[in-house]
Amino acid sequence: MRKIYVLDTTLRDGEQAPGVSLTAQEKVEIALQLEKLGIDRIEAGFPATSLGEVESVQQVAAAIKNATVTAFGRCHERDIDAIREALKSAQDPCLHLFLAISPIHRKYKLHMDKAKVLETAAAAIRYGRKYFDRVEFSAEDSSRTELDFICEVVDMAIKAGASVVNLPDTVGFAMPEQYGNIFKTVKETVPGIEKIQLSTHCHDDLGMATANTLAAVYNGADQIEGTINGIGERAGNTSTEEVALALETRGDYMNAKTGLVLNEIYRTSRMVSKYTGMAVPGNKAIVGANAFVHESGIHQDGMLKERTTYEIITPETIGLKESKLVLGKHSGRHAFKERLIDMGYLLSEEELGEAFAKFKALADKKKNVLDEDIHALMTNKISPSSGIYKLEFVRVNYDNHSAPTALVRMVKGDGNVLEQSAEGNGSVDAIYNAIDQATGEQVELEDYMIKSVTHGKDAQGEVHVVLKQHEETVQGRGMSTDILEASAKAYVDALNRLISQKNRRLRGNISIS
Ligand SMILES: CC(=O)SCCNC(=O)CCNC(=O)[C@H](O)C(C)(C)COP(=O)(O)OP(=O)(O)OC[C@H]1O[C@@H](n2cnc3c(N)ncnc32)[C@H](O)[C@@H]1OP(=O)(O)O
Ligand SMILES: CC(C)C(=O)C(=O)O
Ligand SMILES: [Mg+2]
Repeated sequence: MRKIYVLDTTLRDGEQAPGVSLTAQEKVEIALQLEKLGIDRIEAGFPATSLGEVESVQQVAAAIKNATVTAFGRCHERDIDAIREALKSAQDPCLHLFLAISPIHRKYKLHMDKAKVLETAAAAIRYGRKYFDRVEFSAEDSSRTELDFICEVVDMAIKAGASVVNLPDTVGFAMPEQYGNIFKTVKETVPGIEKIQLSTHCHDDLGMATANTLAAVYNGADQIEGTINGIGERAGNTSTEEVALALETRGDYMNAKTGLVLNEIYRTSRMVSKYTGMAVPGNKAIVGANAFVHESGIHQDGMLKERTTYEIITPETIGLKESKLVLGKHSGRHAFKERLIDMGYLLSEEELGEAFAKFKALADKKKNVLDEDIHALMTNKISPSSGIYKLEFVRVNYDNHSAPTALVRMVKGDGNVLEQSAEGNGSVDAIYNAIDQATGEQVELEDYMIKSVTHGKDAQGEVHVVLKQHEETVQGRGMSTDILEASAKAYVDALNRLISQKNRRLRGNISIS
């Protein structure tokens, strides 16, 4: 497998997204998270922008120990000097310079002919090499440039001392086949190409940033450039996470992979969204809120039978806990039945048919059908047993000379009645021992809290417990005017949640809500 290097430019091109401006502290926190994610090269900013930007890049450079830190600038000595200042404490610095090379940019923006472009870039790379071992040169707007001139530019950059040459699709204009062909041609024709790494940097103006990036990788690019959540100038950049997951999922096809720590992706995405103020669209690939949520009956049925029917990536891969099946208008009988079991309703086929018809009628009127709606639906007609166990009664024998004993009676979702008595070190302990013996569950009581939620002699007490079983931790709550009853209710509530979670795990981390 070919290793593909990742330069993440969330802190530079990502920050160019309209309305985004990161403080130095925010840049440092994001950079540290990018380092955890295994990014090879973190682009920290464009120091010539302002003194504040120099300061931010300096702080990122000082904080990062396990990645290269790059900073970006024009082919001007003053931009390079600002970058020198900004990267002076970086452990592994890289200078990143750019100059546009396309006919449009040459004529209208730079007022330079081809010779002047080559000369300006070469002089800047040489100047940069006096201070940096590694220089990346980006030939801005490559995808709208004559192919033979791209090759001349790459040749110039190699001779001037660049170690990475980037051929950006600056305005998201390229078609995958055309963009791939640029890399293929450069690889095949430029002498000394093996001395440098070729890089790809795409924008999403036509929604093809990831496709174009992959086309470049397929045709020999060694490095991809992207941003988290795909943020950036105009329609944004290639999403770093999309490329990493595409290569991971279709490694068979591409024979190339990044070294990213994939289960840090979700955390990184949410941190970037929080600090930039840019919400992640629900349908965004990989990190959108709906990326692992299944709504329609046929899909939910497939998921319950075998999740690979409708999931090509598991949520765990990117650091999420579980897939979700949401109940709504498009849900089918299988998912509805599973949710009922989770909630403790065991119905006959006839009852299920009746409940399902009501559920569909409700879903026609309501976007999402919540647990409360299902409870309400069930309590109307079919006698429910809320939760998996329902506490019927608790009796405690207590005197200050002998160990207290408790008798509990519970009804299971399937209607079975369980009755058990046990001793304990105190009244609550006796109740919990009786419940453990009745259910056969082996749990540890991690925490127990009691508080009064109303005033007076008949105050309502609320008990909060935390139970642990193996690596699973659950919380439960119970309220009553009697603290022993509240304690028993909280314990049963926590047990029901634990059993629900176990059921869910048995189905392969798919939760239905
Ligand atoms: C594709 C990209 O993402 S490019 C990066 C975009 N990022 C930024 O622009 C960072 C923020 N920018 C800024 O703060 C400012 O634009 C600065 C400080 C960089 C420059 O500001 P100013 O000196 O006022 O120039 P201004 O931005 O108005 O114009 C850009 C100038 O740089 C020139 N220029 C553009 N690219 C390059 C380059 N790669 N190398 C040399 N000169 C360049 C332009 O032709 C123009 O020159 P002119 O004044 O001779 O016409
Ligand atoms: C890498 C630089 C030049 C860039 O951001 C672009 O071309 O989009
Ligand atoms: Mg860009």
